[in-house]
Amino acid sequence: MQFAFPVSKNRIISTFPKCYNPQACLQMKEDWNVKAKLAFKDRATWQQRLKMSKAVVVGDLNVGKTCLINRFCKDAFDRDYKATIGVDFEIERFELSGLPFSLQIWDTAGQEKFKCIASAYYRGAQVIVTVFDMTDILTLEHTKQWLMEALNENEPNSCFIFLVGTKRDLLSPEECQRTERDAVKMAAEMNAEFWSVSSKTGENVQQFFFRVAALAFEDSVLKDTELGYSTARIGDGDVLKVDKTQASAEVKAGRKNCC
Ligand SMILES: Nc1nc2c(ncn2[C@@H]2O[C@H](COP(=O)(O)OP(=O)(O)OP(=O)(O)O)[C@@H](O)[C@H]2O)c(=O)[nH]1
Ligand SMILES: [Mg+2]
Repeated sequence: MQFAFPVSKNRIISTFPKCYNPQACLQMKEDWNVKAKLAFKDRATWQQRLKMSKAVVVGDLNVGKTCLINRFCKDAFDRDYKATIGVDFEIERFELSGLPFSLQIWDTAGQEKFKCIASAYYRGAQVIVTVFDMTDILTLEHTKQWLMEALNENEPNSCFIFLVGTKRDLLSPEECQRTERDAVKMAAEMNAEFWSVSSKTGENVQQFFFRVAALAFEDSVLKDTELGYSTARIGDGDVLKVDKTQASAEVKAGRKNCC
């Protein structure tokens, strides 16, 4: 199928992506929602209404947020730490069940001094990804605070929440199991879905983002069908009009005006 924008072969999602751990899973189903499948059939409508959702990635400094995004979006990994200043973002294009979808992925700074810039971008998120470093248990404890701050800027019950542990390549299998047990408990408290990844090796990174894209896309489709395609809302094609150059300029201006 030809879309108005190009979708690379490795962004085509044809089957509903599974969760990582059934004990910390937002939705156990293995296929698209029946109503969503019916809506997918109305291809002409969906192709005119290209959908876009916003995901914000939060967590302590140095936990690996930027590396996680770079591994997925650029298939790259940088060993050296370069702190994110304020915010940055990427747009990823997918084809889901034959339909086009875009995901804005907002990378925020973990450093306290940049928080005032970063938190200005939490609003309108359909997905909140809270990240911790699996080698530093304190960063897991801090995820609750990060989540609260991101939720404060959004409507109640409007966001999918993910808890992602990074750097699993640095742990022995036993350490990994122990940390994952703690993370599953934390995920239950946060109503989050848990994933354990390595941006260095790439383990689980693509699967994680596919899952994010699928849940966000399906949710947008279902909400739109409930609304009878009428109201402009988050996840609506209108957001697609965001121009990356214009948005980058706004981000830079924000950096100057804050902190
Ligand atoms: N071994 C290993 N190192 C990682 C992994 N992910 C990130 N790192 C390293 O951890 C450090 C921090 O990574 P960043 O992605 O820059 O951290 P961040 O969360 O974006 O930090 P801030 O932008 O300051 O909030 C870097 O030195 C990375 O190379 C991973 O999966 N495995
Ligand atoms: Mg960063």
